[in-house]
Amino acid sequence: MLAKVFFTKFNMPKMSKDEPEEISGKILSALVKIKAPDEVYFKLKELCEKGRPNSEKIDCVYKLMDKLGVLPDNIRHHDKKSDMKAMIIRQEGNKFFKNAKYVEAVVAYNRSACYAVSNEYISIAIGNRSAAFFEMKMYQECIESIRLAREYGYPERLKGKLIVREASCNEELRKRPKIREIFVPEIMVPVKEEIPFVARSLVLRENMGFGRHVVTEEDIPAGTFIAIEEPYCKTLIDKDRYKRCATCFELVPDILIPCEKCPHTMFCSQRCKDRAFEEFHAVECPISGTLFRVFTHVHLLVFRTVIRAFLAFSDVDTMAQRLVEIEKEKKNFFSFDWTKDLTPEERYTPIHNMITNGSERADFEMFILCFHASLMFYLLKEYCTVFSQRFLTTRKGEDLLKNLLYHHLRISSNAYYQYTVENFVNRESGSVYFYHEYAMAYGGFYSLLNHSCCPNVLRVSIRSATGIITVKNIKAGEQIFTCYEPCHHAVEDDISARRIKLLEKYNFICRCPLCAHPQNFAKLPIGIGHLEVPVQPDKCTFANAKEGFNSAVAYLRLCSEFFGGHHPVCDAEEKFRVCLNILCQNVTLEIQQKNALDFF
Ligand SMILES: C[S@@+](CC[C@H](N)C(=O)[O-])C[C@H]1O[C@@H](n2cnc3c(N)ncnc32)[C@H](O)[C@@H]1O
Repeated sequence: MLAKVFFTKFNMPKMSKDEPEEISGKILSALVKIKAPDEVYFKLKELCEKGRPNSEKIDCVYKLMDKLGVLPDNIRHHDKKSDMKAMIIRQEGNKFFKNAKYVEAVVAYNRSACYAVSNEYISIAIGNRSAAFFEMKMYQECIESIRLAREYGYPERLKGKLIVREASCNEELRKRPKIREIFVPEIMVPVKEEIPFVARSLVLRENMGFGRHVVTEEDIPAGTFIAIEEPYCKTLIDKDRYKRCATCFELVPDILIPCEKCPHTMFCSQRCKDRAFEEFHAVECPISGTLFRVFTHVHLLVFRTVIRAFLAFSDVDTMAQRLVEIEKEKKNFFSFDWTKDLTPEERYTPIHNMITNGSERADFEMFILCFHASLMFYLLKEYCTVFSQRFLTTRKGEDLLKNLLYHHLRISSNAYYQYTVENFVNRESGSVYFYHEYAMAYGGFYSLLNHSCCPNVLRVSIRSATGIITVKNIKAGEQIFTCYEPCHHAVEDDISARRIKLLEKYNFICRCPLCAHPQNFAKLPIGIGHLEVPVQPDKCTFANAKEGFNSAVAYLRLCSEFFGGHHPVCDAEEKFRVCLNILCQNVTLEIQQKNALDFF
């Protein structure tokens, strides 16, 4: 009976509409179906009451899964490169090409290059990629692909095609009227001496109600970048892995080169490839495809963060000792001088000390944590020899890994998405924007910002970095608030729905103006959202990016003054965010293609 209650609570929230169908969900369903025994529940409860380490709880859950034989075979199966598979995928690409689905064709050709074993097959896939770019009128990208195809030894018998295509590209490029301007965000107020990527006026405070939080000591007007942070750890999302570099996340499908070992990872340069192998890929490479299949986006980030944590210390003993000290010292992002060459351990410290949500309970939530931790442990132990031979040769190393996986799973709600503008539709009552998520990240600074349903800053993704820009005029002494949920949640969810979500996911009760006084917001003037902005998402014009930005900001400040600075994200702010993304050219390949087509 207990087990039934225990397992029927299973209702894993999906982080995103595009979350891969994860195997762990299926394993859990299998456990529910066979009515997994009460003994795990009681065992976990007992371990909790005795204050036993999390590694023991993880062992307990793992033993159960092993005993019940619920681990699916495909967790043990890891994709390999094969010219045959590369050819089949290339043919899929050709079909897309014939049907004028060029973005899909580019992705398929990149996948084909990734699966290929021989240089000839890689070069043919990349040569085909150049044809897709040509049709997309992305001539520079076409030329880059032609260059790479040649580098991989494009077959002599086909070379004529490339020569003709390249000449046509050069011809078309000569006709181009002007180079497009891209807006480069920068912090427009004085910055901190020791943290040159954060505004000087921002300070860290701590109290009972808010925990740690960030306050400004000076007025900041709407439309000001107050921080541009490079995340500590980030992972690319499955659907973008054949479009973006796995290290820097640049959307450069025209210059991507495959990892020599696995068929799932691409890089924009040798430098990014070397960095990836140094920071995470040497460990992940043997199971990269499995990781995408088994885990959610957040879990992928947890997995990589733990790998990076281990690589930050010289050995298991030092690490175990330092982690205890790090937890005691409670250093955070503001404790460090970021102009110095910080050690990997120092860079990791603010991430390790991110807030933990929820309390220690022997309930379903804990079972889920143990379950994911044990899957991660199993993969690292069984298949990642680079990792296991260095760190998992003793019981101490294994337990440290289990405990750290558990710790990071518990703090994983600090993760956030990097996104790009995908599309927008005009509705009579306003515009609806769609964002395309391409990565998950942790940032030491961003993880100190609290939530409000009436946020005064928005997060903007700038390739691999995260920009934080004010969208309201903020007065000295006020706290900086971001919105953890999609910004329209204030409109779509009523107060009780918001309260449940925030409580379940982040363990706090929101007391922002909208939650505290919802009646004050019953009559938001609708028209304010429809002021015209100088940059329209559908046109994607950015002839003068700086000017575009300035007019968008002027418009935003008008809104902020009109509302008085404490209102939910309105359409105007959302439009501003879209403008900003377009000005920074943070748009999908589909929009870039459209833009290239509109160019003439
Ligand atoms: C990303 S962290 C923010 C920094 C956090 N306050 C700290 O001390 O590290 C998220 C956590 O902060 C707390 N929090 C966020 N917004 C809050 C709010 N408006 N009121 C109270 N607590 C909040 C919750 O515990 C939440 O899980």
